[in-house]
Formats: sequence, C-alpha cells, structure tokens
Amino acid sequence: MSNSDILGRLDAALAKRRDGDPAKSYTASLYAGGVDAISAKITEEAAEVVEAAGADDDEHLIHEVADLWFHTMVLLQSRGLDASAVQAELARRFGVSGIEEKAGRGQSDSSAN
Ligand SMILES: N=c1c2ncn([C@@H]3O[C@H](COP(=O)(O)OP(=O)(O)OP(=O)(O)O)[C@@H](O)[C@H]3O)c2ncn1[C@@H]1O[C@H](COP(=O)(O)O)[C@@H](O)[C@H]1O
Repeated sequence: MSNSDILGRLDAALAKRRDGDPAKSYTASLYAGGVDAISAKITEEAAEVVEAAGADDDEHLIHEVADLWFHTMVLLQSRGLDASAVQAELARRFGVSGIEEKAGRGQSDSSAN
C-alpha cells in the first residue's frame, strides 16, 4: 500500500472505530479503556522505543516507533483531535530554531525553564 497521506487515512479508519466492537477492533478496545488505558499503553510503547534505540536493529526501532505513533493517534482521536492538528503545529514551528523558540518563551512566560 502507498504511504501517501497514511496519517490521514489512518485517522479516518480510527474515527470509524469509535462505534466499533471492542471484541473485534483493537482500536475500539483502546477507546473502551478511556484516556487512562490509552495513556498507559503509550507509556509502554515509549519504553519499547527507548529499549529499541539501544539496539542495532533499525527495523525493530521503526516497528516500535510506528506502535508509539499509532497509540498517540488513538489518544488524539479519543479527545476528538487528529494528526492534522499535530502536523499543523509542526508546520508552524518549521524553520524556527528550538533554542531561539525556548529563549523567546521567557518574554511571555516567567515560569519557563
Ligand atoms: N496501525 C495499527 C497498529 N499499530 C499497532 N497496532 C496494534 O498495537 C498493539 C501493540 O501492542 P503490543 O506492543 O502489546 O503488541 P506486540 O505485538 O506484543 O508488540 P511488541 O511488544 O512485540 O512490540 C498490537 O495489538 C498491534 O496489532 C495497531 N493496530 C491497528 N492499526 C491500524 O488501525 C486499523 C484498525 O485496527 P482495528 O481497530 O484493530 O480494526 C488497522 O487497519 C490498522 O491500520
């Protein structure tokens, strides 16, 4: 399958699972567990990414990052959001140095560290 706009197509599939049967759809079972259950899964997947980062197996690392992305997309969907919102935020940040952006935060947020 082409990977063109895969995040958009996956989001459409995840949205359709909102009324899905948890016994037949893994995504529906995640929604049924609520934000706490989805977040716990994200913590687990993030740890698997970190573990894979320490090994010399690129395919395994890609597999684990895909699992993490998938579960964060389910979390966004559970809040009525989708990947396009994150893509828009990354686009907004694009070309802005992370160091400059963080320094600029202090002008409007005195609690920034
Ligand atoms: N992209 C995914 C996707 N990525 C990961 N997963 C599931 O996420 C779970 C990951 O949990 P685990 O880490 O415990 O799984 P694991 O196999 O033990 O993995 P490792 O521990 O070995 O890393 C597995 O059940 C995977 O099948 C996904 N499940 C579904 N999708 C997409 O979502 C669509 C809807 O899926 P259903 O809701 O299941 O119909 C599918 O058509 C896919 O496009």
